[in-house]
Amino acid sequence: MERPFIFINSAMSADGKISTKERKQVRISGNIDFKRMDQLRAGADAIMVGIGTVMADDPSLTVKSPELKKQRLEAGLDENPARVIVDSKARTPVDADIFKKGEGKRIILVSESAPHDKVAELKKKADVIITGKESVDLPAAMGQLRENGIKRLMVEGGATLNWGMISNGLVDEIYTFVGNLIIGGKTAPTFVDGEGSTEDNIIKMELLDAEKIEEGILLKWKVTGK
Ligand SMILES: NC(=O)C1=CN([C@@H]2O[C@H](COP(=O)(O)OP(=O)(O)OC[C@H]3O[C@@H](n4cnc5c(N)ncnc54)[C@H](O)[C@@H]3O)[C@@H](O)[C@H]2O)C=CC1
Ligand SMILES: Nc1nc(O)c(N)c(N[C@@H]2O[C@H](COP(=O)(O)O)[C@@H](O)[C@H]2O)n1
Repeated sequence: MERPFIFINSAMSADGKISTKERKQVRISGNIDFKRMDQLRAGADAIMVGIGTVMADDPSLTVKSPELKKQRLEAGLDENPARVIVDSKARTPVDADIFKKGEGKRIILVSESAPHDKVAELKKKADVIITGKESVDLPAAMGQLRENGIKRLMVEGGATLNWGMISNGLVDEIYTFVGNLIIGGKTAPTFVDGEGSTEDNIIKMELLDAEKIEEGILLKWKVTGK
């Protein structure tokens, strides 16, 4: 099944953490990197996060720059790309910022095990795509997003979804901004958590670019496979 071009953009500390052990969002990127992230958002057809990120950060995932929003409107697009949540059990709060802020489509990916009454509530606010029995079948869901016209998908984490996407061979490129912070803590989320690889199953990448930005470094990777 055809799928979108998929890339992950993430900001991590020098020790690979993407938030604190309390799962509190940390400002890792500086202003220049946030602008770069905004440009990536504006150039995508959809932005996707896991339910863990929605519960922890309550992000809006909107395009912030008025100029970029104007350019999207002039191109005949919605002001914001579609916002997608991977949410097997339909736990997305109906008052999440993703619903309250900005124009544009919302898509919730749920599994067959999601409670029917909550799915019905979410359907009033978003398109709901059902795949997988207990948890979302990510390859099938990516195929359905492509069928819904999404050709370029930006994934913004978190750690568990990043593993799900990468381990299923669903990620083409990865952009990681490594900031000048050490967060520490063995339970603090890292860029990729989940089950992890075994020695013969490690995921390989090719370095496309490395650029110093303010006090950090932006690394661009192409995922080449196992
Ligand atoms: N610094 C950064 O760039 C970012 C940091 N974060 C941080 O990441 C943390 C959240 O990460 P996590 O707790 O790992 O949550 P997550 O955002 O990765 O969501 C994980 C959830 O996605 C759902 N899911 C459904 N089907 C799945 C599948 N097939 N594979 C994988 N996941 C599936 C599961 O319910 C799972 O618990 C927060 O602390 C947040 O602040 C999040 C995004 C960006
Ligand atoms: N690129 C980047 N740098 C950081 O330092 C960050 N903390 C994040 N966090 C991501 O941005 C989301 C919030 O987006 P809104 O401002 O609500 O639109 C947050 O959930 C993380 O995905 N990213």
